[in-house]
Amino acid sequence: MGWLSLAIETRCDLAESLADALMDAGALSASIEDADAGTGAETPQFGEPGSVTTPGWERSRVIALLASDANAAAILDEAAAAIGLAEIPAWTTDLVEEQDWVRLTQAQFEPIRVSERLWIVPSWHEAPDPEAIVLVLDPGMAFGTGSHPTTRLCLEWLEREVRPGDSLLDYGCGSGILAIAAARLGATSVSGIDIDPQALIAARDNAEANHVTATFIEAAEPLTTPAGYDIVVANILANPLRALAPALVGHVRPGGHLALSGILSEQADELIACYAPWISLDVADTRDGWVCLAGRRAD
Ligand SMILES: C[S@@+](CC[C@H](N)C(=O)[O-])C[C@H]1O[C@@H](n2cnc3c(N)ncnc32)[C@H](O)[C@@H]1O
Repeated sequence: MGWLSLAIETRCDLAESLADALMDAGALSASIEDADAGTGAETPQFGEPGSVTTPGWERSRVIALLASDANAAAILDEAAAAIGLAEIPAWTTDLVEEQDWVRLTQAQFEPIRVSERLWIVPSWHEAPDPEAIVLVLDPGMAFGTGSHPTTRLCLEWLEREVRPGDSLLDYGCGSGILAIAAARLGATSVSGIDIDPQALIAARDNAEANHVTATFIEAAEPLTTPAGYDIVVANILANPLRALAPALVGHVRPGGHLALSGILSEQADELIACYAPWISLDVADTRDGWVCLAGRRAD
């Protein structure tokens, strides 16, 4: 007995609502992946600045798992109507053997070694090294499973900079990966902020799965740390980082550190200039055309 796998290519900003609508229409599960994965056409890009969901690719593929005797066309019709799609997007189906499906899905997500000590490990994998600091994170809907270069840049920076007892704010927390990593690296007071309620749910779940105490709140809610944080890290995009500059700097305590990611190399100088009235930022590291900027606020 197997399943039917229904694959639909769609715009990134529609993928999440289509996945939800497919579940409502009877799919057993729905996941989102890079539509260009494996074609050699992957580009390390986010969605449009300001978009609520910002996966690290240009077009998404929604994969829904259906009962083997399900009517895929009817389920897709119902889902498309529910989210107001004028046209049914192109779709394909495949019969999937029960055991193969599980193995194939899980095999796509191997543990990622971020640095000497830090690993990101899906929950179905063994910890690769007993000495490692393991972040247990499953691929899900919220951005931040560690495979994107901007996340990696932040994780590497955190591993160098977090000191035991630090307080940290992860602005644009997505899955909460940076906040959780900071806590595992010794930070004791850890908060995350996001505009996406789904990200906050994922972040709270991930913190629990990693036995980490962290507070995740919506961007509109007030923070209760008037003295500022030892570290503020924000992996968003150049445009929001520009708009958020005074707020982000305001959350760093005097003498504390700020790290920004989600910035293309050619945007670095402009961002450095934008933050210059408050804090002197430098390029801390680069990866695949992305930079991490970091600096210390004056005492
Ligand atoms: C690129 S993801 C980063 C996720 C995670 N911190 C990481 O490093 O992998 C950016 C996150 O910022 C959030 N975001 C975008 N604009 C924001 C804003 N103005 N305030 C708070 N969060 C924002 C998005 O919802 C998204 O979850």
